[in-house]
Parts: sequence; structure tokens; C-alpha cells
Amino acid sequence: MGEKKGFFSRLVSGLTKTRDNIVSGIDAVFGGFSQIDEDFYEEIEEILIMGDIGVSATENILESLKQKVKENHIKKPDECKELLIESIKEQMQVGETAYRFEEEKSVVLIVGVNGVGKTTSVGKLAGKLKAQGKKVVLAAADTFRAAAGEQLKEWANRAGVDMIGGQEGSDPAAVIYDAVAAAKARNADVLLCDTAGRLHNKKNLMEELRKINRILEKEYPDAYRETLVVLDATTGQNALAQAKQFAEVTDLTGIILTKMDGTAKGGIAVAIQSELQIPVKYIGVGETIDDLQKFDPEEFVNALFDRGEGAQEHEEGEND
Ligand SMILES: Nc1nc2c(ncn2[C@@H]2O[C@H](COP(=O)(O)OP(=O)(O)OP(=O)(O)O)[C@@H](O)[C@H]2O)c(=O)[nH]1
Repeated sequence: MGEKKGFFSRLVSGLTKTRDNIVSGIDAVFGGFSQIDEDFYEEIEEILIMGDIGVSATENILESLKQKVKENHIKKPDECKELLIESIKEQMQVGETAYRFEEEKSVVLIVGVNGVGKTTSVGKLAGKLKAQGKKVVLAAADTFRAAAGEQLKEWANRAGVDMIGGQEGSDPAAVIYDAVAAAKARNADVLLCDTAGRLHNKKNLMEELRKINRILEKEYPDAYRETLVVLDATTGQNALAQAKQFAEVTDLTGIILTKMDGTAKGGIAVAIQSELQIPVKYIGVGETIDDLQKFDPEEFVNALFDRGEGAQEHEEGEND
């Protein structure tokens, strides 16, 4: 319980900037209007869009809110806050988010452009899996940036896991090939691969990922596969655009949204789930291993609106 509380309060404090941005604005609107009219809805719309919830998700949220207000015969603005919270949660529904790679032998490919926090996230995830008692092998297959391999090596040491590759300029596909051999030889539970991140040459990126996927299919067919894209929440709508571009070149199974602590644009999590229908599986709310947390939309919206008690009752079982 204490641990859960710690988890939730870390999430709440990690989201301070977004909360200040969205929720205080919304509270001001709820307090400042005496009736529900078009101006009231427009103010809410503006706040949601400013909070990077995105035009399309915002439109859906408002539509749902208006419907609920009508159905429930609500007349006073402050009575529809709960309905707004419900409408935001609805927009984030993407079905149950599964973490199958924690349950069976698997390969997790991590993609994302440089600078978004990819290496850090791979390191944090390795640490989390290791702490669950899993045997983890890291593949340093983002061989483009000079210091990337060294940086990943530091994380591997910190997490106490093995790392394959890391030499600048080596062929990413060859690194994956070696890493699969190592994962098999060491009977690894999870092979975690830090892979390509260059979007400016989409054709090359696509080719590189295709090559990696072919090797995995051929050499490691019985491993469960997952591809997560790392996005930097501080870039707001750019993060959404990047996710769309990666989704065009590979089948994404989830998202890691980093630097949620450093941004007022955390609403991007709503936009991403709503528009892409790809689950955000983890969020980064700081720089330590514990600051990579599993993402639960319900809990996220509760944390945004300070619905602490409800969230603590919520079964999360995830402080690993
Ligand atoms: N506050 C905060 N900082 C983060 C988070 N995730 C990563 N960072 C920081 O962001 C910076 C960039 O992270 P990296 O992991 O080096 O970025 P990268 O995407 O791997 O970059 P490349 O190695 O060039 O691919 C580092 O200073 C990290 O500590 C987060 O969730 N919150």
C-alpha cells in the first residue's frame, strides 16, 4: 500500500506541469462560468488543445461531453467536471494493454529518433525486467551515433545485464544476429534491442528494420515479438507525427513516452492513444530507473485531476 502510494504520488508529481496547464485552466473555466453555453465549451476546447490533447481527440471529447450533459440534464458548469473526466478516459480506450514480453521468451525492438530518451528508456526497461528476475540481453543495434553504444553499456552495467554490439558503424543487422545467438546460448527471457532512429531517410530505415525483422523471423521464430517506439512528450504534436511515421515503416505494438515530468504537454498521451489506437505502455517521469512506469490511462487521468483515492484502489501490481 505504502509502495502504491509512492508510485501514485511520483506519477502525480511527475505530471505537475501538465496538471498545472490543463487542470487549473479547466478549473478556472468551471468556476468562471455560470451557465453551460457555447462560450463555455469553446473555453474548454481551447484548454484541451493547448494541453496538446490534439484537435481530433478534443473534438471527440467535447462531443461526448455535450451528449452526457444533455442526457443527464446538467445545467451548472461545475456539475459537468466528472463528465469531462469520463469523456477524456473514453478517448484513451485502446483495449487491454498487454505486457506479454514479461511472460514469455521474447524480443523487444525499441525504435525512435535520437535524443528522445531511447537509450535511457532501454536501460530503465532492462533494469525493470532484471529486477523481476528475468535474464535480459541487450542488443546495441543503433550503431549510427558515436556515443550511443557506450551510453547503453553504462546502462547495461547499471542494470546488471549483458550487452551485445555497440561498435560505431557496425551493421545493425549483424548485431541483431549475434545478439540472438547470445540470447539463445544464455537462455535469455528477453532480448531488448536498441535499434535505428533516423527518420530523414525513410527508405533506409524501412530497409534496416525489414532486415532486422527477417533475421528475427528466421533465427528466433519461437520468441514473442514486440516493437515499441520511444517518443519525447516535450515535443508535443511532433511526437504524434513521429509515431505516425514509424507506424508507416513497421508494426508498432506500443509506445514509450518520455520526459512527461519536463512538460506541460502531457496531454499528448491522450492524442496518441486516441488518434493512433496504439497503447502507451510506459511513461518516463524522471531520470532514474524507477521513473519508467507502466502507463494506465485511467490512472493517468486520475493523477491529472488529482483523483488520488480512486487511483490507489486501482489494481496496478506493477512496482517492479
Ligand atoms: N526528465 C527526464 N529526462 C529524461 C527522461 N528520459 C530520458 N531523459 C533524459 O533525456 C536525455 C536524452 O536521453 P538519451 O537516452 O540519451 O536519448 P536518446 O534518444 O537515446 O538519444 P540517442 O542516444 O542519441 O539515441 C538524457 O539526459 C536523459 O537523462 C525522462 O523520462 N525524464
